[in-house]
Amino acid sequence: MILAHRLDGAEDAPVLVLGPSLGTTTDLWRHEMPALTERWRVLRYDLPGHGESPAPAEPFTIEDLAAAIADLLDRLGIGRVAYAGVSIGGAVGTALALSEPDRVASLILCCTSPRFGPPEGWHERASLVRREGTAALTGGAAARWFTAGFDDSAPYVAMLAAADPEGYAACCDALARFDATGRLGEVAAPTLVIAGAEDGPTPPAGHAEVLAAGIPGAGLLVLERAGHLAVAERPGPVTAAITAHLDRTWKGQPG
Ligand SMILES: O=C(O)CC1=CCC(=O)O1
Repeated sequence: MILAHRLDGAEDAPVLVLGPSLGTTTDLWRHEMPALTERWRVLRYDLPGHGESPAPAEPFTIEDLAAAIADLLDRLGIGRVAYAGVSIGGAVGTALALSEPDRVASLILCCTSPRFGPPEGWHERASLVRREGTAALTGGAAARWFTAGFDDSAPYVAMLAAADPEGYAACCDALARFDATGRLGEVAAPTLVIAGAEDGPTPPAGHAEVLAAGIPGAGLLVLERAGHLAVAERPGPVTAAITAHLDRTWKGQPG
């Protein structure tokens, strides 16, 4: 599977991979980029059928997405990385940390989960989008992703509107199958879990709290006045938390 990617920052800087959420693109991280690229070579990727990535030719799992990231890193000649991901992008980070423990030196899981609720709901959403396109979801997206007062939802909803229906639906099917709950104790990377206190799709209780309790030594930061896309809604505190975690946990250059 080929995933489109963008690389920004100094070529000799250590690499930080940023993963997007369902329905969004590399641009989800735009507010964090100026600060993160000061010290990091930032690799952002698009999910299948999102942004610049081609629509998928066949079904895939979250573990397949993690393998695609590992292949991409191999092709680019990149060894150790830090990884931060939102929602499905966080699940990919968890899967990558499990499959490539020597590669993922530091992990940040934003508004994500080891299991995204009952599979039926995801399969129903996949069917809806295959039938009606992502237009069936755009009307409710701002309320699902942000707190009530947030007034800059339009660029993020536009990303969802532009997503390929099959790509979006295949990601839903992958989310339905994902369950890392029983393997959290195997995550070796030093991990920070960031949550939005008002996250509807993945409320801290039952999602971020499970991650933080299950991953050895993980820290948990719950941001007030933040919904599911806290990276868009509260970029200042998110950037500060990511930077502090990387400063604490990154040891040396990529190897
Ligand atoms: O759009 C949503 O429903 C929230 C979400 C769940 C997984 C993901 O990546 O986004």
